[in-house]
Amino acid sequence: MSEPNTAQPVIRAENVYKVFGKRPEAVVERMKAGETRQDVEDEGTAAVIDATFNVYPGEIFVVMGLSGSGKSTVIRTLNALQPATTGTVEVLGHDLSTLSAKELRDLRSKHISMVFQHFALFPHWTVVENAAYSLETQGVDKKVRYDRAREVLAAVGLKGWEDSYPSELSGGMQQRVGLARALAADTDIMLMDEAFSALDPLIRREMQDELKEIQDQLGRTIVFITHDLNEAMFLGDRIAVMKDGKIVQIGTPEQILSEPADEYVASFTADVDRARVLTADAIMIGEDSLTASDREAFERKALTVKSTATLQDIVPVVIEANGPIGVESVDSNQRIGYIPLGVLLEALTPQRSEVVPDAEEAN
Ligand SMILES: Nc1ncnc2c1ncn2[C@@H]1O[C@H](COP(=O)(O)OP(=O)(O)OP(=O)(O)O)[C@@H](O)[C@H]1O
Repeated sequence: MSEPNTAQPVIRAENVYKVFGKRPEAVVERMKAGETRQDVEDEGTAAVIDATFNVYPGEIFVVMGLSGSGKSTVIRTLNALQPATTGTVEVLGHDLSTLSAKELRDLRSKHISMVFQHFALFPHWTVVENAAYSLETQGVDKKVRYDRAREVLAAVGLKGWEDSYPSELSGGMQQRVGLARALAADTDIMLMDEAFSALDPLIRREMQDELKEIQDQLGRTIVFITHDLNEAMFLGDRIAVMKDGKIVQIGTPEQILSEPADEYVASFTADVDRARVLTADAIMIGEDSLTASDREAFERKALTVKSTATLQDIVPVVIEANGPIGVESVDSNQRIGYIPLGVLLEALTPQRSEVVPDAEEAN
């Protein structure tokens, strides 16, 4: 999904503020009256300031920002681990502020699972017991939960390790068990807070690939927090960029790359691995603009990629074609555009982004 869709959002956050301190509501009032985060410091820390966003079914919505920008606090308002000071958070149509403690517990256990940076496994339980834990808390029958746990362990690459203990596993493998536990719970929503940040770069990339694959099959709704823009770009259907408690831009990876809302966002994008982010449909030239000689070249070679292929997948095809290649729509073999070599090279080259002066406008 690259554009916000028209389905009912799974999560709806509207004008959410979260303030820590002595007089949180008073702080919100002062900020609404125009005072800044620094002005109100005497009465509290405004961790999240006026956040509004929707998360739609089946999307990976990434919240990205530097340390202290408010990412963890935002995610904790979504399951009311830290309820919003003011504003509305709705999950699956339920306004969290109206739920009783029991209703909130039920909503969490049936519909929301969490994966953290350092996932706490039970050291004296085997891998399969750890992975099945979330189902135990849901009261699922033992055979069913172990079968389910084995299934998800295989999906995260831990087949054969079911009867091992966490201490026998590397850090990356332990994190996979954490992911398996969240997947086994079969909740509609997964909240992932810096879930891969403690992993070595190679393992981290592997986990990102696996999460994408699993997500393609399972279609969960995922809110994923990271301070790493490359990770955000690779995983996110849409990304919310946070700075000092505010969301400064929400957009698809391609929108963030090509139309950064302000200098702050632009400063991140220079280091992005564009080959892993940009896709064929973002760079192709529409079928209508095909020249006669290009058309002839296609008809001879007919090398094509799908519109969702990333630049890193496209490069070898262009090299093999030694000329322009076609782009097909995802669902049919219909050709919708083409990519000449020059266009591909230009897309691979980082450009200094133009700065849009008013960040607030773009939100
Ligand atoms: N329980 C709390 N009490 C007081 N202040 C808090 C609390 N939790 C967070 N804060 C403050 O709120 C702000 C946002 O913190 P938050 O942890 O949400 O940021 P973050 O982007 O997730 O950062 P990190 O990546 O370092 O976790 C920070 O200034 C932080 O010090």
